[in-house]
Amino acid sequence: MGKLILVRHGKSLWNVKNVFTGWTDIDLAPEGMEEARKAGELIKSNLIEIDLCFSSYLKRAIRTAWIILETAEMMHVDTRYSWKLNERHYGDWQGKNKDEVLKEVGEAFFLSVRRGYDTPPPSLSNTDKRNPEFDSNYKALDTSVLPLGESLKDTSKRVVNYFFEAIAPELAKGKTILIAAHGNSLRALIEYLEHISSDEIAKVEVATGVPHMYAFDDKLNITEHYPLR
Ligand SMILES: O=C(O)[C@@H](CO)OP(=O)(O)O
Repeated sequence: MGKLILVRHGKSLWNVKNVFTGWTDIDLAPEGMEEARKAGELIKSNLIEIDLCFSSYLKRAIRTAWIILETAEMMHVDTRYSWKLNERHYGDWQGKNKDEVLKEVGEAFFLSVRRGYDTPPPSLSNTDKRNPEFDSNYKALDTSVLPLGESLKDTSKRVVNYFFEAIAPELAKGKTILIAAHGNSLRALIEYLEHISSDEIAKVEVATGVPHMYAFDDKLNITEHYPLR
């Protein structure tokens, strides 16, 4: 079985401004680019040879993957992109300041959406200009798969589905795989891989720009996992 390296994109311009981002295609902040460079240096100094890379469709994850591969001198590595690795769709909260939303909706609802498992944020209406249907990046997809707001459970379905569809078969070939994705899409994958309960996943936070290595036995049970240093 191969190895998996999970990395959350470096800080984005909206992470810095404390704004809900979700599927909004916001780029890395300068400090996020620096975090990605450091992640690439760690891959290089740990003598890791990446065979295959995956990223979401969002530029903060894509740029993180590119900077890592460039810094690690592995720009030739085949990189595959999927919307199924995108951040959780944050519905009508996208573009809103997190502290202001907290004040508006109260702590209980805020936390049940933000770190709970099956509570979605308020949905976008079909006609909202933030509906991914109006984003040409998703024009090849059937509109019925495009979310207007997701719970972590919804995100988990598409992320785990993609893991088995595209990533696990490559791990089975013994490849070392880098996945550059997002706080919540990675929490969904980590919940599945580490068998974390839907209650416990509320406490899991994924740091920006820290590559986390996973090794497996031949049944895809984790044998070790640790952040690269
Ligand atoms: O805004 C978002 O899309 C996510 C990740 O930055 O936010 P949170 O960590 O609050 O789920």
